[in-house]
Formats: sequence, C-alpha cells, structure tokens
Amino acid sequence: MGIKLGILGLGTVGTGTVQLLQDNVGRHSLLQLVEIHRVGVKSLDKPRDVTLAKSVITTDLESIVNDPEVDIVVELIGGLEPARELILKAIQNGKHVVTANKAVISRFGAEIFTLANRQGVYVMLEAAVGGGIPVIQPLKQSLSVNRIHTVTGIVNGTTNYILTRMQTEGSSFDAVLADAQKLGYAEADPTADVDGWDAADKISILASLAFGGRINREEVSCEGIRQISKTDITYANNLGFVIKLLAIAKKVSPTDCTLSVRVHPTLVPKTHPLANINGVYNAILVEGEPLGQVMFFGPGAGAGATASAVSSDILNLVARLQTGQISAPLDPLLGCSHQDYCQIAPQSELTARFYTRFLTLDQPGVIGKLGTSFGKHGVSLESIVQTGFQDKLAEIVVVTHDVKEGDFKQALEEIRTFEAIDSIPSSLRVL
Ligand SMILES: NC(=O)C1=CN([C@@H]2O[C@H](COP(=O)(O)OP(=O)(O)OC[C@H]3O[C@@H](n4cnc5c(N)ncnc54)[C@H](OP(=O)(O)O)[C@@H]3O)[C@@H](O)[C@H]2O)C=CC1
Ligand SMILES: N[C@@H](CC=O)C(=O)O
Ligand code: NA
Repeated sequence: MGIKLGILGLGTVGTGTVQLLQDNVGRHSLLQLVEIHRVGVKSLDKPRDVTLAKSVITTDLESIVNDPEVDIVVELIGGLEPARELILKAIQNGKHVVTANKAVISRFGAEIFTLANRQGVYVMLEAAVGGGIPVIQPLKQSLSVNRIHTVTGIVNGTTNYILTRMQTEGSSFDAVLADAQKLGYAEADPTADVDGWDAADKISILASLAFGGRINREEVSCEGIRQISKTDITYANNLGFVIKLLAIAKKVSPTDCTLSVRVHPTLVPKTHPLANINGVYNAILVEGEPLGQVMFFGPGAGAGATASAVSSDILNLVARLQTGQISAPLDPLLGCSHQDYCQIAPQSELTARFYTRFLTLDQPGVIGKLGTSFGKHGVSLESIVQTGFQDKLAEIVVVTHDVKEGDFKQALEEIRTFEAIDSIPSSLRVL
C-alpha cells in the first residue's frame, strides 16, 4: 500500500524533503512506501532543484488538502495564513499533518490540536524546533518521565550564525544576515529571526511539551540581537563570556508551577555547555529530575537537516498507517492533548544578572552616582569599571549580582535622567 503525500511548499525545506524522499536507498525501508502525490507552490515558473511530473505541481493548495487520495499533508509554506487555514482543512478532511511551522503552532496550537484530537489525526512538528535535532519526540516520549525544571536553548540558527561570525571575524551584522539568507537559514521575513520572534515561537512549543500545558505566545517576552555591537562582544569576551540569543523556559520556584518563558541575548560564561554552540548549530539543554542535564545538539536550519526532521515525522505516520495503528483515541506519546494554560510570571518579578554599558561625560563622581542609584533600588553590583573612552565620552561597564528585573529597570530609568549620562547603548542579561 502506498502512502500519498500532499506537500505544500517547495522552497528550502520542501525541496530538501522531496530530495530526501526521492533518494531513499539506504534509508529506512518504509520510506519506499511514500508517494509524492501533489506539491503546492506559489509560482509555477520558478526553476526548481528537483524533478517532479508537471501534473504533480499546482498552485491550488486547497485542492491538495481536499484531495481524497492524500493521506498526509506536509505543510512547508511557512507564515500564518494561509498555512493555518490549510492545516485546519486538512485535519477536517481526516488527514494527518506534518509541519515545520513554529509560527502557526505556537499561536494556533490550541485550535489545531483540539481539532486534530477530535478528528483522530496526528499533527507532527519535529522540524518546527531545532531544525534537524530530534527534540520534540524525545520531550514527548523518553524525557516525559522526568520532572523538568529548565529548558535553555539556542534555537535560532540565523542569529547564532550572525553572532558567531560577528564574534570570530568581526563581520558586520548586515553582511552576515545576507549570507544566512543565501544559505536558506533565515525566515522569508528575517525580522522574525533577528528580533527573536522565531526563538520565542520555538521556546513556547518546547515549554508546552516540557511542562505539560499550553503556553500563551503573547506572554513570552522577547528581545532580539539588533542592539548587539562589536563593542559588547569584545567586552563580553574580556569578561569571560560569549553573547548568545538564549530561549529559556523555567519553573520560577521548585514548589510553584509558574513559569518564566523568555528570549533575550545573554552573556554566557565561556565554560557553559551552550557557549561553544556556533554557526547554524542549535542546542537545547533540558534539566530535570531524576535525569539531571541532557543536551541536544545539531544543525538548527538548512534544507537537508530540516528535511531529516520532516521525513522522520512522515516515517512515524507511515509506520502507523501501514500497520493500521491509527485510530482514535490517539497515542498520547505521539499526539498533543494539553488543555490547561501554564501560568507565566511577569518579567518584572524575575531575577537576573545584568551587564550594562554607559556612555557618560568625563566628570568626577559619575561612578559614585551610578553606585548610589543602584543601591537605592536594591541593585547589588558585582563590578563597575571605566573601560575607556569613545570620542570624548567615558565608557563605564556595570555587572550586577542577581537582582529583581523590575528594580534594575527602575534604577536605569533614574540613571538615564542624570545630566552626566549621554546614553546607555546596551543592557544584557548574564547567565
Ligand atoms: N529554512 C529552514 O532552515 C527552516 C525552515 N523551517 C520552517 O519551514 C517552513 C518553510 O520554510 P522555507 O522552506 O525556508 O521557506 P521558503 O520561503 O524557502 O519556501 C516556501 C515555499 O512555500 C511556497 N508558498 C509560500 N506561500 C505560498 C502560498 N500562499 N501559496 C502557495 N505556495 C506558497 C513557496 O512557493 P514558491 O516556491 O513558488 O515561491 C515556496 O515553495 C517555514 O515554516 C519555516 O519556518 C523550519 C526549520 C528550518
Ligand atoms: N529561521 C530559522 C529556521 C529554522 O527554524 C532559524 O534560523 O533557526
Ligand atoms: Na527538531
């Protein structure tokens, strides 16, 4: 029995997936059952890196999700609409879905999985987080016997590639972003990468699986890497850190199920396991009881790596379809059946260490004033040093101990009003 796929999208990931499925020798033998029945694209005239019969390709994506012959719809067009609507129609029509679309799943997961559970179909999403790294299935299965307390990840390949090259080659942000786009790592609109939204989508999905509840994507706080300058990378390096865009989901306290879920550039100690994850590589560090720490590492974006994850989901479904193991109720280790929302703590209540760089007039007493203001707001400092001059302005770098974010922000607001303060070019958290 052949299993018929309707693939929506033939861009970076769609092309990689078709290539993998067409070149199936030496891979799992069940892949030989897969038939690429229909492929949906936007433009029929675009040159393609794969050969498919003309009759297979169409611009009518609705006809694919409505095609009674299609068993599995593989959504690889990205974006919110029409991806959401097509996924819902496919489910409504009783088709299983494989998607790489973290933007849709993190925002519309409740709607999608509620319908999928009602229709008795699976929605698989291994490619949506960490590209080729198997992390969704391990969280659903092997790790789910643990009480997880923290998930910390480098989950965006584009920004890790940019930060790595800025760090190692001193390259400019714009030039490296253009390279990441050429390599097929970046989203169609790279703002989603650079401003941290893509990482926020991914940590919402990981948090939901790790902590067993739905996550309201709107409550995930998110800062991107636009403000990161070569100056900060150099100072961080001198202080023993590298700068990484981290996505973090953690229990606020061991006794409370409230979570902190956020994305921000972070100074990571060079000795930390995540400090050496470079280029397009991603890593996800999961900490729980009784397991301790486990880290998943691998290529986080790109055609081949992501196709591997997409095809592993297809394989999982093919195995079940072929052995007749798909019928309601769904296997709880393969489906998603969370009902309740996790409580997310407000950012101001959380504690963190901060690195902050000030440009000030070169006057006596400035460091004293900064120290007094921080002290007044209960912000304890680990170090405060004048590091040099930029033009005629003195540059002062402060590193705090763990402080309440709200208190730290209030201190910064006060300091900003001081006459001697020219600007605060950067303020970053320290892991
Ligand atoms: N690139 C990567 O490394 C990774 C991407 N992902 C996710 O995979 C998904 C696909 O990404 P990627 O392959 O990079 O995207 P691309 O932009 O390279 O490809 C998108 C494909 O979808 C088609 N398409 C888009 N909109 C429509 C529409 N409205 N109607 C018909 N066809 C449409 C395009 O058609 P046409 O070719 O005719 O323009 C194109 O073939 C996204 O959700 C992304 O977040 C996940 C992990 C890694
Ligand atoms: N744009 C994303 C692609 C994979 O999800 C990234 O850079 O990580
Ligand atoms: Na993955």
